[in-house]
Amino acid sequence: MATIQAAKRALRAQLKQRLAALSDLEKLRQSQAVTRKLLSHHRYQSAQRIAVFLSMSDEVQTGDIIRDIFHQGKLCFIPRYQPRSTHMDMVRLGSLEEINQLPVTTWNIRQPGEEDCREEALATGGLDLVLVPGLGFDKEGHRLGRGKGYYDTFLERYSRHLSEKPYTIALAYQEQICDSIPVTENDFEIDEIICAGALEMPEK
Ligand SMILES: Nc1nc2c(c(=O)[nH]1)N(C=O)[C@@H](CNc1ccc(C(=O)N[C@@H](CCC(=O)O)C(=O)O)cc1)CN2
Ligand SMILES: Nc1ncnc2c1ncn2[C@@H]1O[C@H](COP(=O)(O)OP(=O)(O)OP(=O)(O)O)[C@@H](O)[C@H]1O
Ligand SMILES: [Mg+2]
Repeated sequence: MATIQAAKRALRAQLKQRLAALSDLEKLRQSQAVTRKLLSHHRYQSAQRIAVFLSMSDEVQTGDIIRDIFHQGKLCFIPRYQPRSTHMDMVRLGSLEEINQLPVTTWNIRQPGEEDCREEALATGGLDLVLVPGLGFDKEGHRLGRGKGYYDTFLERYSRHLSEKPYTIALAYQEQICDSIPVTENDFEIDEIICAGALEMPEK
């Protein structure tokens, strides 16, 4: 167990370095390719309730995806995590314009404040699709996040409450695809990865 945590830590550091070396232009190019693939995906097209993250500078940029969600009249949910815990909710984002009004957390992520009363996806019918961030992914669907367990805990709670799992798609730069990711039994498996380049994932 301790060795898995150490291996995760080492891989996180390596992936952060690799991502820091990507130019803005390259990130834009890959983000556009990922967005295009996602928007033509049948899981996306049929989803009404979608959770998406507001991207940080080293993640696939989600702005155009969020714009499309509103254009298509789908419902948009975004993470609201509690610092110093593993708790995260997916709360309703009402419009594209709202994003710029959201406060920024100490980790420089926009999210509604604690006192801001919002519809929670888990309480109002769950999610058809969860778009998942992360630092690294492998072709088995294993994921390395930023090390706080927010998505693992959220998806675990989701299955406990709604007795099913939402479909999960990770959005990745090619540089985030690894040969293998060390995981524990707490780490959920992603159903699919969308990345700019070619990627073969075994059928689930
Ligand atoms: N865009 C986005 N939003 C998200 C996530 C994410 O991965 N991406 N999350 C997915 O979980 C949650 C936030 N989780 C996070 C966990 C760690 C760090 C982070 O920057 N950690 C510092 C180290 C901080 C420390 O150790 O105290 C770092 O990585 O340098 C950021 C977000 C919810 N919202
Ligand atoms: N299902 C769970 N229930 C409770 N705690 C969990 C669960 N999953 C993970 N954790 C806690 O979160 C910690 C960090 O987990 P892990 O290293 O897998 O983070 P991560 O998946 O990379 O992060 P994130 O999902 O926030 O991006 C674990 O050491 C564990 O304490
Ligand atoms: Mg994990």
